[in-house]
Amino acid sequence: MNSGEMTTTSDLHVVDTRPLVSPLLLHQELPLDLVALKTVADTRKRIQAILRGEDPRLLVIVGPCSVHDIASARDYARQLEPLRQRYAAQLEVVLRVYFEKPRTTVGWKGLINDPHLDGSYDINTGLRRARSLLLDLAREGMPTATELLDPVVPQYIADLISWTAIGARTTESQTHREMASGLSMPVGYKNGTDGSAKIAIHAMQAASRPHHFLGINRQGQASIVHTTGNPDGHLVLRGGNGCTNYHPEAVEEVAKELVKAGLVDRLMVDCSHDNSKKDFRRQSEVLQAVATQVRQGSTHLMGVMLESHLVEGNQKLPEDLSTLVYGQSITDACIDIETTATLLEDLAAAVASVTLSPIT
Ligand SMILES: O=C[C@H](O)[C@H](O)COP(=O)(O)O
Ligand SMILES: C=C(OP(=O)(O)O)C(=O)O
Repeated sequence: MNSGEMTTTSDLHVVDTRPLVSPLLLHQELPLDLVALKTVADTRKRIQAILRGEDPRLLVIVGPCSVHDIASARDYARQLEPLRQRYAAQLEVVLRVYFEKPRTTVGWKGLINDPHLDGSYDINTGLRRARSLLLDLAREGMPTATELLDPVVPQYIADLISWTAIGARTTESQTHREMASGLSMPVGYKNGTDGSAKIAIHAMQAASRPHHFLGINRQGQASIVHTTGNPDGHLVLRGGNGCTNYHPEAVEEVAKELVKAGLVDRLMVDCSHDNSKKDFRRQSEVLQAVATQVRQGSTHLMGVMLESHLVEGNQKLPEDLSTLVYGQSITDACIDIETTATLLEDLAAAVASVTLSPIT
């Protein structure tokens, strides 16, 4: 455009804005009750104890790569519940309920962003469905974990979440570190997509401090947010740049870096992503390697992450939604619930072998 020319609408890159439901309204429609509060508060405390080495069990974040239909997420939770109970003496099993997907380039960005899977971006419905599912799960005693991506979203759902991830694509972002500094649950910071643990270490340092930044309040008004800092951060090793970082040498090396940075040298291994070289079947290999380290008495491992759904593999999001395979991921490929049950048994046995807690 030459100077002096008028700006026309075709020069503008925001074409529309629509009203957003306020956090307060959603909280009033779907209030946190005492039963749900107890699920969340107790689980957060147990995870803190695991992180601090006061509880010898392992934290397991397990569930679909993303939730795209509420019915199959509920079904998955129903099938996970008996496993959660069976291994409770060895494992703190928390359901992975991911509503926001960070994309390498473009793609479906999750249930909050596009709940009807059709490009209608009905974000108000997405937020409502997300809160409603989390509330039902918490009422049933099933604790949940998520990745928080859009810094506005915590106001709508964070009170129902027991553990949060900051993803590999956002761990280096100041905005996300500020957001994490105000979260009231333990937070796992993924290493970067290039495999760098440094950025996650920096994130843990930054997010443990107070911050002052722009956000929204419960009424949905633009606000200046002041936070205390979140002391319950830890590293999540997910591999990167085609390389894995779950083997004992990698864990040892990063544990030393954590100590040097004055941080707790306890970390989680994500069995998926680059650690599985993006082959869902390899999650079993990674988990077995973690179990071996546990049996050998490693004190650095505090948890694992598994991408798991009712049906193994994944599917492309089809144009005709009626052809979707029920219970199969539309983002990263997952192991199925049967394989998941076997892996949880193996991991629990490894923990039992060092803690002498029998599996009942
Ligand atoms: O776990 C999810 C994906 O690995 C992440 O969201 C990136 O997905 P994409 O590379 O398919 O965009
Ligand atoms: C996006 C995810 O992981 P990462 O940030 O490690 O790619 C995920 O766990 O869904």
